[in-house]
Amino acid sequence: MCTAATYKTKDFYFGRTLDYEFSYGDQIVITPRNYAFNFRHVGDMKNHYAIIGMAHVAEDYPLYYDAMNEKGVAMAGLNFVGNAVYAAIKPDVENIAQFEFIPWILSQCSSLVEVRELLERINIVNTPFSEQLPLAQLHWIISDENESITVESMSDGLHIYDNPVGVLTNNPPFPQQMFQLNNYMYLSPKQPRNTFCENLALDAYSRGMGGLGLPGDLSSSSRFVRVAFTKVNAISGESEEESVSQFFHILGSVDQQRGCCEVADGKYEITLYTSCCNVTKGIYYYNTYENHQISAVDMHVENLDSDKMICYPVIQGERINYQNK
Ligand SMILES: C[C@H](CCC(=O)NCCS(=O)(=O)O)[C@H]1CC[C@H]2[C@@H]3[C@H](O)C[C@@H]4C[C@H](O)CC[C@]4(C)[C@H]3C[C@H](O)[C@]12C
Repeated sequence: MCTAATYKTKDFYFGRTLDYEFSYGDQIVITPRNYAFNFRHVGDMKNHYAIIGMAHVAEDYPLYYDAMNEKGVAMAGLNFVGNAVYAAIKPDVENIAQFEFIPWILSQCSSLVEVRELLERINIVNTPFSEQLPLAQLHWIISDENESITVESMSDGLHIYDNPVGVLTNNPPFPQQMFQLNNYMYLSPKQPRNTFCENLALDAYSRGMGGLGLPGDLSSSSRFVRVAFTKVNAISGESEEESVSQFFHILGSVDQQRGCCEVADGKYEITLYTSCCNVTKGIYYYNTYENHQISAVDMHVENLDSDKMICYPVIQGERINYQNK
């Protein structure tokens, strides 16, 4: 399972948890402006906006899971197993392989307005990256500081939904996820009043009772409601430290601990990493299951006019700050 969310203070933040039972081998990857993308069906793109995100690198190609560009657009792919269906190649449209979708959008769009224009001509096709790395069944959240959308390629075509809550998890399809929020509209961060029966002396005997009923399990639909409730009510200061810290707390509401979600005999899904992009400033923050310290890579420190990918390893291993030795 995975969860993505957006958050706005002075700057705009976007990130995700990546939950799985194993890692494909990830790195923080910067694709500078002059790295040539060779799109399988639409040809070469020799220069483009610079991109930074988490990716698996294969054959000198950045297979991004989540990323942002230097213009303030960010996107993430999340599992959509059993529902994602990619199309066959068609004439007169832009045929983009599923694994090319993040580079295709982030290399040329500086806003969601431009993303929507590009999506009018796109056909997301079922060309796998390689035999070893077959198609991933995903759906996507794409955001800038003004709005978010969800993109789902299904058997009945490509769906583009406004995403007014700015969160995404996995199944079921997005309209059903949004609809179920109706069931929780009574939830509140405030203490509840007794509307049950005025003749009964009911008591708000504990803090937090306004959120009673918020689902606590790890299913995708429960995580959707929980992260939406947390995100829309989250309050923080505007500084970078306060905003980043708060962002990790928002996604912390759907963190997966080893042992609680068994996916096969003795195999457990865990939150492998959590990312937080400062989309305004081009800084990619992350922490991992094994390393709670927040690490960061700032794209603007690099030579963004280069033609070679720049990769940073994911830092693992807890770093405990002893105070007395
Ligand atoms: C497994 C990841 C999604 C995690 C997730 O959503 N888990 C939920 C589990 S469940 O549904 O709720 O059961 C996805 C997100 C991005 C994916 C990767 C990216 O799409 C990039 C390439 C794409 C290639 O086609 C396959 C390898 C791959 C390197 C993908 C491997 C894997 O499918 C990733 C890492």
